Amino acid sequence: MTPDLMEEGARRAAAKSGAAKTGSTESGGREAGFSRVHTPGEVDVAHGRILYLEDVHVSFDGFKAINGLSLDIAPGELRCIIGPNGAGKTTMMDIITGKTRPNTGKVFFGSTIDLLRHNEPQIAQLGIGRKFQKPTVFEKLSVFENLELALKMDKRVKSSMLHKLDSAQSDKLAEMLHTIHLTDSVSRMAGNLSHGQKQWLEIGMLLMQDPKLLLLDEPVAGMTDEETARTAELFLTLKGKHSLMVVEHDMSFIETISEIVTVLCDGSVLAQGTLDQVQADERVIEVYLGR
Ligand SMILES: Nc1ncnc2c1ncn2[C@@H]1O[C@H](COP(=O)(O)OP(=O)(O)OP(=O)(O)O)[C@@H](O)[C@H]1O
Repeated sequence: MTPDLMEEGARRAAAKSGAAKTGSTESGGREAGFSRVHTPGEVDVAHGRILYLEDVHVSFDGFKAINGLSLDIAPGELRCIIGPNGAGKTTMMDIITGKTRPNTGKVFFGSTIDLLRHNEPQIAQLGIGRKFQKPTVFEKLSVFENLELALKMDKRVKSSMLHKLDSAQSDKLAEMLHTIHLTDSVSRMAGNLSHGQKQWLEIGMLLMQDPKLLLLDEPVAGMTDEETARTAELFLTLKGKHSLMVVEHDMSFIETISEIVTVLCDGSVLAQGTLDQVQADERVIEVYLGR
């Protein structure tokens, strides 16, 4: 199929699906990223969603940690997730990445990949990356070696650990160093980086594997104000190229990066909208923001 035909097909699908979805989804019928064209071998996002959760339930010994959770994310979207401690944010990420299996519900990557049929390594391979709160880099290796290793660990890239990077890979690595503000630290041992730099390095390592969806758990916790501001810049440059789900408690950071904010509470979506909208929501003020 030619690119023209594919584009035409995507436009038709957009028109058809756009008519059907009149704000009935959790995302309020957003069209963000909808014009992106689906190409063979890619996650099918023709319906405007890269991630789709419907009525998901998880109980731990009878305690309902996730309780009827439904939400969807558009391709290229940067979604912020906030909510009080114990709201189910980590458990939601565990479900998406295959670490925790829900009791019931649907979890789809694009419109065709049922994530509940895949295990953790397969889900990573499909293009869902996850960044835990604590940075995990190879402390005794240099910044360059960490990124190089991440590239070589990408099973989609045909290269062995001993293989030298080709020019495209070298360019990619140089570009990544620039993106994560570590060009000047390329030879430094990762263990000697600041906390914020370690976080950027780990994000860079994930990005080397071209994730389609990146889940980030409290990425700016423990960062200085300057590092937080740089991280916000970084995320804004990633938006559009990747889909991002960011769990954070730092409201000024959320304010800088957010488009749509989802508030989780007691295992389901309490509110969703712009930061202004959710901040004005009485229920959100009650359970999370305080009076
Ligand atoms: N493996 C488990 N066994 C029992 N209970 C669990 C388990 N994992 C999570 N929970 C409980 O489920 C609820 C949701 O936890 P979760 O860690 O997902 O919340 P959270 O929103 O990420 O909180 P925080 O902001 O504190 O990280 C909590 O009450 C937690 O104690």
